[in-house]
Amino acid sequence: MKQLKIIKIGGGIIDDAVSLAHFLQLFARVEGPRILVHGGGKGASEMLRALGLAPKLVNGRRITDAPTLDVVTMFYAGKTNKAIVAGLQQNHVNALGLSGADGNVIRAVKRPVREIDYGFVGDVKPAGVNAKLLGALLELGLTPVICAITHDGQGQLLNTNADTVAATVAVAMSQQFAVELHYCFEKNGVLLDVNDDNSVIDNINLASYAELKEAGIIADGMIPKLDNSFDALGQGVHKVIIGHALKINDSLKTVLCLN
Ligand SMILES: Nc1ncnc2c1ncn2[C@@H]1O[C@H](COP(=O)(O)OP(=O)(O)O)[C@@H](O)[C@H]1O
Ligand SMILES: CC(=O)N[C@@H](CCC(=O)OP(=O)(O)O)C(=O)O
Repeated sequence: MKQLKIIKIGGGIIDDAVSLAHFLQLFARVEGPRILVHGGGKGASEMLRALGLAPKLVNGRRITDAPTLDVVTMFYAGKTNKAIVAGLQQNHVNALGLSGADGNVIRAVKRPVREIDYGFVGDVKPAGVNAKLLGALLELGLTPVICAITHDGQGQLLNTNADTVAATVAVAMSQQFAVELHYCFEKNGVLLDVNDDNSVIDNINLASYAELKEAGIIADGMIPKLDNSFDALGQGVHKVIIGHALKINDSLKTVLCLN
């Protein structure tokens, strides 16, 4: 089976122009077919504040009312996605920027209202990913660059967590490829001490994840990231790696496995 790398970068790297430029240079050197998925949550919150809209996040998910959806669509699918595509073109990567609506790449379902009304937030499943189109684009030598905006097929755009987009695309592509999913951020990996970048945990399995979470060593945004990762491994993704965006070719990183 052919290899495919799905690499996700978050807001911490995207918002820093120097870091982003460096990351894109490194990404351009990654061999073989690859897909880039990006977030940008930090910058979106700044833009919302600048426009007089208060950002609201619950359990790491943004409450997305209609004005917020307009801003995040402009920010993720517009400014951020196009800046990344232009940066990759500069590095001789023929990148193609996509929201979930483009080519029906990711169809989502608006999150049902339970205790919390998340507004225009989309939940995604592997069956909603147009894996055939992504495979065909890779075959053409293009590098898809996917943002966190999805659609419901009824004309409604939706906002979806970028880690979840990456994991769902990874699972969907596992039918065609041996997929490695890389979560890249601004730390060296999952750390024993979140303030010590030298404390990388080399390997985490489901049992040690439960213990690390219980001990409070893994917290905040790392919990949904690891939940997404273990879900992806359980659904056919070969390998999940968590590491520093500016060290994607180094050995310093956390490798996740089920057992
Ligand atoms: N054990 C841990 N190791 C590394 N980061 C951790 C850990 N526990 C919590 N975190 C936090 O998780 C954050 C990463 O999640 P998140 O902010 O959602 O990243 P991104 O926006 O890149 O997707 C880190 O910046 C860190 O503050
Ligand atoms: C529904 C939801 O929470 N969407 C996210 C999408 C962006 C994202 O996930 O960005 P990072 O990867 O940089 O955190 C948000 O608007 O913050």
